[in-house]
Amino acid sequence: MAKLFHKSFFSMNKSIGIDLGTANTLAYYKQKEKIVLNEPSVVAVDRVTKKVLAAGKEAKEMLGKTPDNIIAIRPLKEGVIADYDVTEQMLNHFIKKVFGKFNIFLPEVMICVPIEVTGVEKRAVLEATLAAGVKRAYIIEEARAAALGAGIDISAPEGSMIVDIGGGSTDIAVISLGGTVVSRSIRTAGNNFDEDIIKYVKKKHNLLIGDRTAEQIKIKIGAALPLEQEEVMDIKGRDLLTGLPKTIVINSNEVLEAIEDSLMVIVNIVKQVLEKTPPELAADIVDKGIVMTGGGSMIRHFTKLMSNNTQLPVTLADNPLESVVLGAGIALDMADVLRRLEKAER
Ligand SMILES: Nc1ncnc2c1ncn2[C@@H]1O[C@H](COP(=O)(O)OP(=O)(O)OP(=O)(O)O)[C@@H](O)[C@H]1O
Repeated sequence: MAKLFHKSFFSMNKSIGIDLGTANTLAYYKQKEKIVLNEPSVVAVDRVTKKVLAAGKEAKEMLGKTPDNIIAIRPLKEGVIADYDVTEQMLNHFIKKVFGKFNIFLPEVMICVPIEVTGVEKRAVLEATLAAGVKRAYIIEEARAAALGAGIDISAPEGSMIVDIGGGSTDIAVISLGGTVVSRSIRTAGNNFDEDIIKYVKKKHNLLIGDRTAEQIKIKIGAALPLEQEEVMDIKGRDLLTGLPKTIVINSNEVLEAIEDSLMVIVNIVKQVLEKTPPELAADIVDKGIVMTGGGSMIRHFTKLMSNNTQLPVTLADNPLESVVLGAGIALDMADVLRRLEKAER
């Protein structure tokens, strides 16, 4: 009996790490030791009643295809909350999905934000999380979470550099002894490559394509350096001259030409962070190299482009799309040791 009580008592403890991303929201359930949610950060809302009709995958399917009375919204832009109410409802929907609708024991949550968000933006994330039905919420910067999730010992007395390229923001940090020593966050990341492709195809081929097509092009034939063997892809869109649907062929060199400037914006910011890094820590980075993570870093040969431009070894984390959420999960156990964690509770 005592044993039973013991077990059920501890099963009351529920804690999750959440990567509330511009593109995707992931949740890691600490007690189950696994990622239990991985859904696009999209919500479908009834235009009249403002009721949330669907969130995640189901809502993403509706993007660009909804009838007039339904709008599909991405409530985060460039890594921060753009629509507070919808973000809260989306989090509420996801938290219910993880814990069930009748959840008496409210969970504890570690949630991530980009490095340079303002105090107001951080507060908005904390409040939206609490309002979504949690007992206590902590905030950790994405870069520190990404480093933890990529297996870096961030409490070590040595410098590590992490470059986390998400959908809406890129966070670059040099971390030592658990704290961030030098950092930058910019709002150029994976989704900018999609926008670049849309603009390029419009200008060069007079073809209007949607966000999803642009993302598919980037993932399928995108590369940060010219490919040895050029790749091609058929793409469909609307011809701007005739107004009719049309298919064209695009090649990997054109995609590189389209995204090149945005890739170099990120590379140059990494160089600026390196220039500001104290010499002792810079020496560590020369030995250990830079770790890249986040979906935006998965473009082929991006690590090579970074390495060519910084003259440093650069590696891609094992699970680039999951590092942040895994790190948030690890950070739940380190809430007392990690410096500068903001928290809010009911
Ligand atoms: N195989 C791939 N190749 C290139 N880009 C990819 C690939 N897979 C995903 N992406 C891109 O990665 C981005 C999403 O990455 P991620 O899920 O790490 O970001 P996020 O956490 O949602 O965003 P943020 O951290 O900025 O809020 C999107 O732009 C997506 O198109």
